[in-house]
Amino acid sequence: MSRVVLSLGANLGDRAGTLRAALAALAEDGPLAHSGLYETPPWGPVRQPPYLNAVAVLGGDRDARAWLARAHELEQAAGRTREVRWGARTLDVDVVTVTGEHGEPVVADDPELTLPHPRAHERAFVLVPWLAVDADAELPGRGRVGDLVAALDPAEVAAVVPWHEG
Ligand SMILES: Nc1ncnc2c1ncn2[C@@H]1O[C@H](COP(=O)(O)OP(=O)(O)OP(=O)(O)O)[C@@H](O)[C@H]1O
Ligand SMILES: Nc1nc2c(c(=O)[nH]1)N=C(CO)CN2
Repeated sequence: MSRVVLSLGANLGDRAGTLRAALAALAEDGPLAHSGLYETPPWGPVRQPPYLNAVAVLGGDRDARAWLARAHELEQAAGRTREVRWGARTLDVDVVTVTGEHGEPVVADDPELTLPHPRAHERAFVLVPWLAVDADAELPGRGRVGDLVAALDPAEVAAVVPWHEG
């Protein structure tokens, strides 16, 4: 049994519908806790529309590679094709961190799967929803998620806004 933290983002098409469908599919894999949806300004160098983001925490029998494969499966189900790095997409699912049976973090330095995710600690769109799901969350090697959020630019944190339909 492993535990995985996934970051989900969408900024093309029916963003909320896409995220809800992905979360519903993940709920079929095993026990799931997830954040609400947050609207977030695009991170990175590419000009693009705002994202909806969410974080899911779930358990299951998969190892880290199998969680990455599951993430890619969900992206493909949402009609995602590979595009420019950090560019717009119907669905992006990143593996933030995986912990093993005894709570030990999986650490990997492979470009195909780097764990914990090398940019998660600086992304308000990951940390704020994650903290909402798990107030005691810890990002291995980086510290408590609450402390990481406190260390971000307050304007970036404030820009991660709970999203409501309508
Ligand atoms: N922890 C990880 N989670 C997801 N993908 C990863 C991870 N580590 C490495 N990768 C690799 O990164 C590749 C590119 O992924 P993707 O296109 O989603 O990147 P991105 O979302 O644009 O950038 P970022 O990783 O900064 O969010 C994937 O094919 C995958 O093999
Ligand atoms: N706010 C936000 N910005 C992003 C996101 C994302 O999920 N949310 N994903 C990206 C893909 O690399 C690039 N930029």
